[in-house]
Amino acid sequence: MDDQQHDQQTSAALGLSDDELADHPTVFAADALAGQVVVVSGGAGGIGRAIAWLFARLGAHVVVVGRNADKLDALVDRLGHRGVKASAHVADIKDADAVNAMFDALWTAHGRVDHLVNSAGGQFPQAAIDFSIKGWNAVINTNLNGTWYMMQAAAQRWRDRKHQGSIVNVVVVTTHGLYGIAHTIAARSGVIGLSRALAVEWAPLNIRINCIAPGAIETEGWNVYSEAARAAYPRSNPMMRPGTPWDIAEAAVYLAAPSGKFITGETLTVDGGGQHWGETWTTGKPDYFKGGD
Ligand SMILES: CCC/C=C/C(=O)SCCNC(=O)CCNC(=O)[C@H](O)C(C)(C)COP(=O)([O-])OP(=O)([O-])OC[C@H]1O[C@@H](n2cnc3c(N)ncnc32)[C@H](O)[C@@H]1OP(=O)([O-])[O-]
Ligand SMILES: NC(=O)C1=CN([C@@H]2O[C@H](COP(=O)(O)OP(=O)(O)OC[C@H]3O[C@@H](n4cnc5c(N)ncnc54)[C@H](OP(=O)(O)O)[C@@H]3O)[C@@H](O)[C@H]2O)C=CC1
Repeated sequence: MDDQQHDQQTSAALGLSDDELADHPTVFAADALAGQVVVVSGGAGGIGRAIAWLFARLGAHVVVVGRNADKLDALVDRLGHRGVKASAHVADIKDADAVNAMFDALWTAHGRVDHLVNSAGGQFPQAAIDFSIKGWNAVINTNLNGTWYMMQAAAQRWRDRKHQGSIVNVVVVTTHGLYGIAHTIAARSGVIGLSRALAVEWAPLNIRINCIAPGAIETEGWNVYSEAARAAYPRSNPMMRPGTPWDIAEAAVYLAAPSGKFITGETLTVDGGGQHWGETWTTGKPDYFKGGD
């Protein structure tokens, strides 16, 4: 099934299945990442799962990270059945001690870590004026603090071992066009700014840091939004369709692999042109903005 057909498919399941990810065509060479180790947080989520499949299919050992052992184990099982290398590690990225213990365990098990992809994240749609302190903190702790703990833990071990590394952070489009999730715009703007600063500070350590800002990418993560809000997402860009997790996976490999060796501190927007035209209201569009719609 090609992406166009997939976009037209009406199915209760959102995004790409493991069977589809196992066989999806890719532009990258089969052994492009042979012998490397990649850590993918949110690796059992919609986008993280596509990233895990692609890195593993290119020869890397993929460590998928999340809070739900069953989801991670099921994915590792499916990857293993296709003959690619993967393992699971349960950790909450908000817990800095757990994150540090995980990186120590991974270096002991594999003797190397080459790439970190931070795809763990999320938010809930709500008018900002009604955010509770707990809700605000949950989104900032997950997306900004959690991502930072992962980045720092990876980088300290690369520094100590004089090992090069690359980090790809999956964020959201923060410039304009995405409304009803101001807490995540704040957190992800922090990650983008942090990545620019670290690109300079960590260049002497041979560590590159880049971000990917996806537009509307159909995944199970969309279930947190109302059916009415979701129905509008395909019309949030001039291509008038959602992207697929594979679009993000190929962008992640492009930035992490040697194809990205002269790119650091950059944010690659993969949104079908949505940042130039279009808007996404995760809470539904208020009447005030409807004008002549
Ligand atoms: C195209 C469109 C763009 C799409 C972009 C995407 O990213 S796609 C998808 C990407 N994927 C996702 O977005 C994944 C889904 N998202 C999530 O899992 C959460 O949004 C999370 C990231 C905050 C979870 O962090 P966590 O596990 O640390 O937190 P927790 O669950 O324990 O909640 C803590 C507190 O937050 C508050 N609060 C939470 N929900 C709501 C709500 N609906 N309403 C109001 N408030 C809410 C509440 O105060 C709650 O405490 P309480 O009152 O329960 O004691
Ligand atoms: N899909 C889209 O349209 C867009 C997505 N994004 C961003 O891309 C990233 C991936 O999104 P997507 O795959 O669609 O969403 P999913 O909800 O499918 O995946 C998110 C994953 O993050 C994991 N996760 C969440 N919190 C934590 C935590 N504290 N510690 C460890 N793991 C955690 C979840 O696993 P578990 O709950 O088991 O721990 C889940 O597998 C997110 O940051 C999202 O906000 C950005 C723009 C658009």
